[in-house]
Amino acid sequence: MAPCSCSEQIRRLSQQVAVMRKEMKNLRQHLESAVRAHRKHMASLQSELEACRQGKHEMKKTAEKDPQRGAEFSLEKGHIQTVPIGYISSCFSKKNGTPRQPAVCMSSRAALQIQPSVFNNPDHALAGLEHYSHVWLIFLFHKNGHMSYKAKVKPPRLNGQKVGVYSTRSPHRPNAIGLSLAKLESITGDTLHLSGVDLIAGTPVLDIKPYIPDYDSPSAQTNMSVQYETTEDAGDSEPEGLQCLGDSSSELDPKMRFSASGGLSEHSGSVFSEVLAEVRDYLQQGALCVETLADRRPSEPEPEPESQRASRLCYGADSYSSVAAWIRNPPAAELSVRFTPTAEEELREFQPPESTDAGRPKFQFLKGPDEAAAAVRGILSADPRSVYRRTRCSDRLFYFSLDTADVTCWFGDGFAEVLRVRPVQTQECLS
Ligand SMILES: C[S@@+](CC[C@H](N)C(=O)[O-])C[C@H]1O[C@@H](n2cnc3c(N)ncnc32)[C@H](O)[C@@H]1O
Repeated sequence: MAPCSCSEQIRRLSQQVAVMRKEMKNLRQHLESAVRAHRKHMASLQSELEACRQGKHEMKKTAEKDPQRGAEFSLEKGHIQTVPIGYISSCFSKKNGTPRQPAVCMSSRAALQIQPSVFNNPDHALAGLEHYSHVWLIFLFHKNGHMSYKAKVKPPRLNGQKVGVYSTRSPHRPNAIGLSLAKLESITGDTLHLSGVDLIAGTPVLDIKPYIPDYDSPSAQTNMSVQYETTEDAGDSEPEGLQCLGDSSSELDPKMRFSASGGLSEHSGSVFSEVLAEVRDYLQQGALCVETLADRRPSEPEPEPESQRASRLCYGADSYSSVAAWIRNPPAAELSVRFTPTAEEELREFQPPESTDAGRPKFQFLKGPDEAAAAVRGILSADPRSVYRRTRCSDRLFYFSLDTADVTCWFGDGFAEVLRVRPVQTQECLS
């Protein structure tokens, strides 16, 4: 019996050894492939690092040799170093109570002085701007408090509903850049005097551009593109100032050219008059089909469901652009605004900036109590409270500062009432 059990044991052991060998082989293969993958990964990291070093070195070398080219290199990579061209001085010292858009409060005022560190002669940079009535201001939301942002936001006018950040003018966005259209009241030397602003004092401005309705308004763009002229010998080259409307224009007639400046030329053939008439008819029909606000309001008995309201497009005064319906018909209602007799008296005490009456409070920007009253009405009628404050807070008092006045008010159903208008305690915020 004993020899038999011994050979059995040997057989079992050799079986186990075979299994272990197989496992070892698998393990080795596995390890080898892991090492290969790891090496490959290391090699790609190495080359990335090398490329990075090379790029940086290249950038440094280029920047040292040619600062202009160095800057270009950065621009191409999407890195720009922004330098504020100036800082806003404004009648709003805090975010609270600052209009949500310039149109909310046309009487708000501000000034912008161009930094002497940007231009040796800052006033030279403004030459010619006096011919424009409005300017675009591109600025940083420097008082956002935190740099976080979300893909969906709740604009106050939408009463808690969410929309994509890029369909709003929310300050909380990647690259906290704002854009406001302001009225250019005047320019004195290196300083722009503005009205209709929604910016707080100290806002860093990155750029100014003139507002040019011919470029910035879609209705003008459409008008420009339907004006065309014909030339007998237009040739291949595009005459200066003429623009083609993309590929579709070539389908009509090679001699037909769309003009940015002129109407129909003397040489227009009847075929072009017909086309023009057709285009006009088409546009007119479009304009008639499009529902304007004026058309819609009286015949709209029922408020629309929220879901439809948010998605339906709404056309305004011009029929060439469209905006989300909530912009013009927000679910958050406009409020009526009133002053208590005391608040009205207190406001009347304020003097215009040029006043020499030392015994009474004086505005720094606003032209007087009437302009201030108009600003307060604009700000409050748009309900400046956050949705949280509006819906969750039992405290109905609201404070904000406007120029050199501290304003206290309270909100009731459908109205805001101004209770107090006192001179601000500190002036340091209004820089
Ligand atoms: C809704 S944003 C619109 C700004 C601009 N018109 C735009 O469309 O980009 C306006 C609000 O931004 C806030 N605000 C103004 N200046 C700011 C600044 N420098 N930093 C952070 N928030 C600011 C104010 O509370 C104001 O009501």
